[in-house]
Amino acid sequence: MQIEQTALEGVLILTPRRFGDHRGFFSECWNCKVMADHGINYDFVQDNHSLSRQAGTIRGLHFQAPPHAQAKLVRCGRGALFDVAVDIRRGSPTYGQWVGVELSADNGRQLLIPAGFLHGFATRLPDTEVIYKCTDYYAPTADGAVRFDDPYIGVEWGIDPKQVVLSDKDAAAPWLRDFETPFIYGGAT
Ligand SMILES: Cc1cn([C@H]2C[C@H](O)[C@@H](COP(=O)(O)OP(=O)(O)O[C@H]3O[C@@H](C)C(=O)[C@@H](O)[C@H]3O)O2)c(=O)[nH]c1=O
Repeated sequence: MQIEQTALEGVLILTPRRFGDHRGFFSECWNCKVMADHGINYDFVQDNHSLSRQAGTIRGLHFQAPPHAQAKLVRCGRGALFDVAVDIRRGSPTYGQWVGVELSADNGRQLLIPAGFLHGFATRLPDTEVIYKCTDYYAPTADGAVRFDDPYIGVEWGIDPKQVVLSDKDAAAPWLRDFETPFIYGGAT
């Protein structure tokens, strides 16, 4: 597994080794023991899979509040996406900053996003499938979202905002400044 640190501490790009042969390839996307040897410890309990029909679909920016906060390991099963993490831990030296990584079925990259970060993605190709592991179960009462085009955060999605496909929930999401973040830097999640 190739492990790369991004500009946000704890947000990592994990690229598994692919064993190719005449059939295609095999790769281990997550191995608790191997990752623990690198000091990376997460107990994933739920796997999610979404399909977005149109390129330019944005899902996000989402979080689950403590005590149901989720770390996520995100990868692409088909197509391609731009995956984004935003630090919303109050008191963090990188509060409000974001990183974005191109994940595709071809490049096999995965983005590891700790709790305390917003997560969202924009699909780059039609029929893009996103598969991700989470460290806590879905808890609708703890579900939260921030507008994808929040000017304070300023994610550069690489899409004309007028062309974006959004859920009704995401279209109605608040700006970051209009709610109190439930995460504290160094606090419990
Ligand atoms: C997230 C989630 C949704 N659902 C249901 C609720 C709803 O009826 C339907 C669609 O939910 P949403 O519109 O919230 O799905 P979506 O917009 O794809 O939400 C996801 O976006 C990405 C960016 C994330 O990081 C995820 O954690 C999650 O928030 O699926 C579950 O049953 N379990 C889950 O874990």
